[in-house]
Amino acid sequence: MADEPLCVDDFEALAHARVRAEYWDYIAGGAGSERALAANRTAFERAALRPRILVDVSTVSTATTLLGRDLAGPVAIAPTAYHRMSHPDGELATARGAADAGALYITSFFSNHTMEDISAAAPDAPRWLQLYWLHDRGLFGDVVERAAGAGYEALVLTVDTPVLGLRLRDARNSLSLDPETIPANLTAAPTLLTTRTENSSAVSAQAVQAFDASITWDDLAWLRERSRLPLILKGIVTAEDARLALDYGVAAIAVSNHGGRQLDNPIGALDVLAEVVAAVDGRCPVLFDGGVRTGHDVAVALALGADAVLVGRPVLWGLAVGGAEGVARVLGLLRTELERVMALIGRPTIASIDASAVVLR
Ligand SMILES: Cc1cc2nc3c(=O)[nH]c(=O)nc-3n(C[C@H](O)[C@H](O)[C@H](O)COP(=O)(O)O)c2cc1C
Ligand SMILES: CCCCCCC(=O)C(=O)O
Repeated sequence: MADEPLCVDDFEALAHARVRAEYWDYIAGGAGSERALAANRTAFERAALRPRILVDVSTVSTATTLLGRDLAGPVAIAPTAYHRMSHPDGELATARGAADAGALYITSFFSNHTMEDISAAAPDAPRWLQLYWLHDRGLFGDVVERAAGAGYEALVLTVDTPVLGLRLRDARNSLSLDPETIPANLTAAPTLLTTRTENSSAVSAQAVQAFDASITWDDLAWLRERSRLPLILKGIVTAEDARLALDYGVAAIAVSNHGGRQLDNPIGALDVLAEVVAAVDGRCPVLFDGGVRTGHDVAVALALGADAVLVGRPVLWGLAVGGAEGVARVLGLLRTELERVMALIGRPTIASIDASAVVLR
């Protein structure tokens, strides 16, 4: 078939043709002049893998473990909101695709299906729940308390979004949300569910209504009182904050600039990975996201010290192109590409992809 996708970028072109233009801009876009979005990709251009030869790579294994959970590979699904923008089956399809691929799925708080329904779509699969801290503590606490019972194995608090980044594409489009894209976990608070605004983005309006920008490190205790699930902080990009996170007892750290959607910075997420890894010094797992599009990129991030990587937009491309099957195919492509790269660099296990496997130019 002429348009059979052979790599993740092939999925992008196919998905673009299927997703409504305003929704596509929301998914594809970054903050401001989109420098961080571009930098996330160009950072990978400066990283080269260093192949070792005459190593037995007749068997290559991508298997790994994260917070005690065995996973088929080190590629997990980053939390992304509103999956029904990409496919009518939304997060239910994503959950099934992730389960088929044996991948961890970090479900966004702003999902179009409830966290319980998403769990029920693939009950035994590994799943974490991402959180945004809401003004409405009652509603927020309720979601947090429901997570363990609904089968989520960890909580991922996103800490780079006290306010939403300036998304110019969405503002120019006056992005509005169809009723099927309302955040299903928040239906108890209809005032948070703006779907249309004049000359601005409805997503931005929802964020203004929903997010509590006053929270600080000490508020983490409140979260811990409501759930015993391990806590991961997503959106750490400095050594200082990595050390503080360890002081506050986090189970893992996710290095991320939110796919270039928050601060309009000219530095890529990969450029700060080594700084955070050095500060963490093996005391907790470090996850990484931002611009990962190939098995080569995965290997680079692992060599720079990440324990696993997350992919955001590529999963939405797979979802748009083929629902659950598309999600599984994107994840499967990344895994088989990684296997090939591991053979080519003479590192047959995830643990063997160490700092000697990469050089930054
Ligand atoms: C459409 C979209 C929605 C997102 N929604 C969320 C979200 O709800 N929560 C969150 O923590 N991060 C969210 N993110 C950021 C991703 O979790 C992740 O950090 C980013 O997409 C990684 O970059 P990549 O898309 O280049 O892989 C979103 C990203 C995109 C593209
Ligand atoms: C109040 C709705 C906000 C959803 C934000 C989703 C997100 O993180 C993004 O980058 O977009």
